[in-house]
Amino acid sequence: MINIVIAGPRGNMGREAVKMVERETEFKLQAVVDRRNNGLNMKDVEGMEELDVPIFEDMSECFQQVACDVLVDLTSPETGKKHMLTAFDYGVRPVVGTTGFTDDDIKELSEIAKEKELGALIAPNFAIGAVLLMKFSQMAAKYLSDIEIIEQHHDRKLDAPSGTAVKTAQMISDVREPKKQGHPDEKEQLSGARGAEYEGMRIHSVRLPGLVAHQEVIFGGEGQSLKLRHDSFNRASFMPGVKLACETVMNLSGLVYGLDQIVD
Ligand SMILES: NC(=O)C1=CN([C@@H]2O[C@H](COP(=O)(O)OP(=O)(O)OC[C@H]3O[C@@H](n4cnc5c(N)ncnc54)[C@H](O)[C@@H]3O)[C@@H](O)[C@H]2O)C=CC1
Ligand SMILES: O=C(O)C1=N[C@H](C(=O)O)C[C@H](O)C1
Repeated sequence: MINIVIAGPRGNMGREAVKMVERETEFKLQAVVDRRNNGLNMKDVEGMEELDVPIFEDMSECFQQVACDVLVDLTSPETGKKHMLTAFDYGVRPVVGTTGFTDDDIKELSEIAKEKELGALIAPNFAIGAVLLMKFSQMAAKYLSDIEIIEQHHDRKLDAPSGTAVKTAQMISDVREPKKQGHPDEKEQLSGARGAEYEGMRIHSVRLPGLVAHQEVIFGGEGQSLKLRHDSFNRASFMPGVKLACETVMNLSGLVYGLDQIVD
């Protein structure tokens, strides 16, 4: 039995994660950490009446009072990092879907996890299809090195570009030399028209109501184009990956960044 605490239980992802953990017999949801309702039970919260799970606003207090093996964090970048540090202090293994971490954050958190010999996992995207899209993009980039990434999300999203787009660009840059794309003399008539730049690749972020999470990676070559695309139509699409991460983190020592490291 893996004892789990979920941070951000009223969010889009948190709600789905609560359902998944409740459904899986190998998991036990011990508590949730929320921004409000401290001391209440989820039974007392509208729409969550079937759950007998305590709510804490303070993560340290939560870990002092309930047994926890894995913290699932689905909040915001600043909060996610604080929660990870607290989890490390209590010997709890974090599984983090929250996006917006900087390279420095990941480096710092990796060092702490290594020093404490504690498993930790940060996954910018838990959807298996999106992980495959990243892997296929890395494969294609060896042969077609002119690349533009177009990510599309709902308009409640805080970070841009998405964690998935950044991770995709990082994975591609492992096999691709940095190079400037487009015309050497190109000029933006409107600032931002060519999108963000990552080692010469371009990343474009679309935010519209009605969207969930979508990404296209376009490769251009002489007389040809390759388009790889993934769509998450709902948040349930992320849950098999969250489940896999909770199982896997129990056997890790140190921090793994990206589900691509454990899906082969
Ligand atoms: N890795 C993945 O596959 C996915 C990652 N995400 C990421 O997960 C995060 C959450 O996304 P959504 O659920 O769509 O956002 P959301 O805004 O619906 O939910 C975030 C929740 O976190 C809560 N929260 C914020 N600060 C908190 C604190 N200090 N303590 C406890 N709870 C706190 C908020 O009250 C809110 O309920 C974002 O960073 C998003 O980019 C989203 C979808 C998939
Ligand atoms: O905020 C979201 O919704 C998502 N965030 C993650 C990201 O930034 O890549 C994963 C997925 O795209 C949904």
